[in-house]
Amino acid sequence: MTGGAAPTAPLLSVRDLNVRIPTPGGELHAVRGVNFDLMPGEVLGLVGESGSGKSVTLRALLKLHRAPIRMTGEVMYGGQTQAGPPQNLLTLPDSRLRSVRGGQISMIFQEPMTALNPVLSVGEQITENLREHKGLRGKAALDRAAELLDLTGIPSPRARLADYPHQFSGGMRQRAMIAIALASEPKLLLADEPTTALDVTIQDQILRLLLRLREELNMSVVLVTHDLGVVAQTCDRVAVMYGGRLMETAGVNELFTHPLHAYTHGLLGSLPGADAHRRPLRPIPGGPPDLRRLPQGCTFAPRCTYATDACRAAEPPLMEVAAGHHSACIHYDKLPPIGGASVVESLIPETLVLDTLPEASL
Ligand SMILES: Nc1ncnc2c1ncn2[C@@H]1O[C@H](COP(=O)(O)OP(=O)(O)OP(=O)(O)O)[C@@H](O)[C@H]1O
Repeated sequence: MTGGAAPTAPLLSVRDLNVRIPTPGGELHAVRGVNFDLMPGEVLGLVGESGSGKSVTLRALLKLHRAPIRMTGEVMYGGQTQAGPPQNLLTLPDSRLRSVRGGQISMIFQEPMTALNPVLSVGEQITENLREHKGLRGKAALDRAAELLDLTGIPSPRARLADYPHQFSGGMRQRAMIAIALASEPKLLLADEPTTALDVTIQDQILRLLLRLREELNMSVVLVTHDLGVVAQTCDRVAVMYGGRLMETAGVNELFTHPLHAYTHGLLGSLPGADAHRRPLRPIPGGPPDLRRLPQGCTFAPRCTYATDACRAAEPPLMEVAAGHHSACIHYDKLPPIGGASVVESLIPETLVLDTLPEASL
C-alpha cells in the first residue's frame, strides 16, 4: 500500500481467473484459478519465469484474448463509477468495455511498435486519446500532449509531436507509448515488461515517472517483469507465478526477506546477498511444467527439494499463512531463513534479470 489513507475497497478483485488456449497438442491451461486484489494506488509486481502465464493473465484482465481462447472467472473493477458496485470486466458489454480500455485502464507493452500506429504522428495518437477520454480538442489537446511528452522526458516535446513513430529511437517510442497510455489519466495501468528493452538510465527514468504518476493520480499498476531489481525498487506487493498459478503473494520486503513458498525460496536463495555480490547463482534443477499435461499435485513438486507425498497428491490452494502473506506451499513453515534484508539491498543496486539466470532457475 502507498502511504497515507487507510485502505478502501480494492480497485480490482480478480477471482478464479482461468484462461484456456486450444492448441494442436491439446488445451493449454495458461492461467489457473488466479485470485488477487489490487488497492487504489498500489503497484503489484507479477513475476515468474518465461511461460508461467504473466502476459496471458494481464491481457485477460482487459478481456483482450479472442475466441477460441476462453476466459472464465471474475475481474471485478471498482473504478467505473464512484458509487456503483464493481463490475465484472469479463461480462461487461463490448461498448462499455471499450470505454474502460485505454480510458480508465491503460496497457503498455514491451514492444512499443505493437501499440503505436505507424501512419499517425505521435501527437495525433496522444490527442486522439485526449479527445476520446478527456474531451480535449484543438490547442488544449496539443498543449496537454506536449506536456505528456515532456513528463516522459522527451526533449523539445512540442516539436516532436509532429514526428512519426519511426522517427523516434526505441527508448523514445517506449516513452511515447507511455504518454499515450497516460493521456486518459487511467486509474489502472497494466504494464507488460515496459522497460525490459531499454538501457538502464532510461529504464530508471521511466520507472521513476510511473511512481510519480502513481502518487499524482493515485494510479494502480500491475507490472509484469523478469527483473527482481525493478520489483524491489518499484512495487508495493509481489505475486509470484508458476505453471499458470499464483504461488505466493506478499509485500515486497516481506517476500524478499521471508519467502514462504519453496519456489520463491529457491529463487531468492540463489541470489547473492549484499555481502556476497559475486556468489554464483544456484539454479533450481528441472524445468517448468507442460501446461497441456500438468502433473498431479503441486506443479513445482518435481523440482522441489522439500516435496513430500502430500505435495504430489493434491495441488495446495493459495492460503493466507501470515498477515497479508499468501502461499500455496504446504511446507511454508519448514523453510529455513534466507539472507534477510541483505537480499533486498542486493537487488536495489544490481539488476537481476530472471531469464539470464542459469538454465532451469527462475
Ligand atoms: N496465443 C497463444 N497460443 C498458444 N499458446 C499460447 C498463446 N499465448 C500464450 N501461450 C502459452 O501460454 C503460456 C503462458 O504464456 P505467457 O506469455 O503468459 O507467459 P509469460 O509468463 O508472460 O512469459 P514471458 O515472461 O516469456 O513473456 C506459455 O506456455 C505460452 O506458450
